[in-house]
Amino acid sequence: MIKAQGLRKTFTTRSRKGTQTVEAVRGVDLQVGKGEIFGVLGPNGAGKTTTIRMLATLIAPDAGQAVIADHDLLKEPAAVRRKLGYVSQAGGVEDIMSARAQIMMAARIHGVADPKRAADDVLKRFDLTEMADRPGRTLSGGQKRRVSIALGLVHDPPLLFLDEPTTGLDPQNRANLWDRIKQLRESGTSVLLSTHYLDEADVLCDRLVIVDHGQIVAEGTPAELKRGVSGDVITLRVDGLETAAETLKPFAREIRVDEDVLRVYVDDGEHTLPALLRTLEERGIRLSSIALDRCTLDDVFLAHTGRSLRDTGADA
Ligand SMILES: Nc1ncnc2c1ncn2[C@@H]1O[C@H](COP(=O)(O)OP(=O)(O)OP(=O)(O)O)[C@@H](O)[C@H]1O
Repeated sequence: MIKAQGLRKTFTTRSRKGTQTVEAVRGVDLQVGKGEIFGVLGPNGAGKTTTIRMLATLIAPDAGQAVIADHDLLKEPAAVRRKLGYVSQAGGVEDIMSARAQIMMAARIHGVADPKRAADDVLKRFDLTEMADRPGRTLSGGQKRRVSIALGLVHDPPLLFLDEPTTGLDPQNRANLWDRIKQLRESGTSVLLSTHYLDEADVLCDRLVIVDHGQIVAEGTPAELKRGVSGDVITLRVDGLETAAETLKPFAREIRVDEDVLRVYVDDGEHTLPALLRTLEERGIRLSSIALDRCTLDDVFLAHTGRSLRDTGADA
């Protein structure tokens, strides 16, 4: 559905203080299959929105190329646009018009043959029929987000771009939206979504890329990415982090000192733990807490960037 190579975008802004240049996207390649939920995971400012906006024909790349739904992004932007739905971070739900009127207008703009019927269908699909005739401003955050997705889907595109679809929603509304996004996959729609939520990428995405500073640092299924780092992670708080790290080296594939905790990456946590505890005791290293976890996508991010996505303030 998407095959993109070498996408680049640099923004230059001029102000009284001088010229500022930001390399927002620095050579991104990605491939999204039909009926796949594909994620772009990264911290704030990583270049996720810029990547999506280039693929959605909203801004021109400085370099690179892409074929989307069998059309060339640069040579046939109008044909590409007909094949996609785009839901921005802001959502684009208008305050005064009703949800139904907004969706019917979007259907007309897309040249849908029967706008009323298309709006009714998508309203029903997103459980919005009851509030369809209320002005946009009276809808809750979760309802508004559903309307924004309905706006992107009313012309039944084979590809939907969702830019941070659940940011700002409470856990219940997020879970509800995840279910709806999964249903899109079942109906054959390909979805490319950006997110800074680790759990969202893990639960929802068939495959994903992790981006940082405009570049892809890792790519794969959530399981592949986690396997690539290591099986389990033992997180310890101890007195004397550096000494403990040195002592535990023989047990680990990798050890990281991350602020005030030690992360010990091991193949088999359950069997490593008893021997590791014995060693700490023998060396007189005082332990204040210990936890054994399966690897998360944050460990993957940490392994590739040296920072935790949580520390960037991106993840909730
Ligand atoms: N129109 C623009 N003019 C100047 N700089 C821009 C513009 N759009 C984006 N940038 C800069 O490009 C970088 C990437 O921004 P982008 O919005 O793509 O990141 P993001 O990963 O989507 O972040 P977030 O999660 O905060 O939305 C940032 O440093 C941003 O400030």
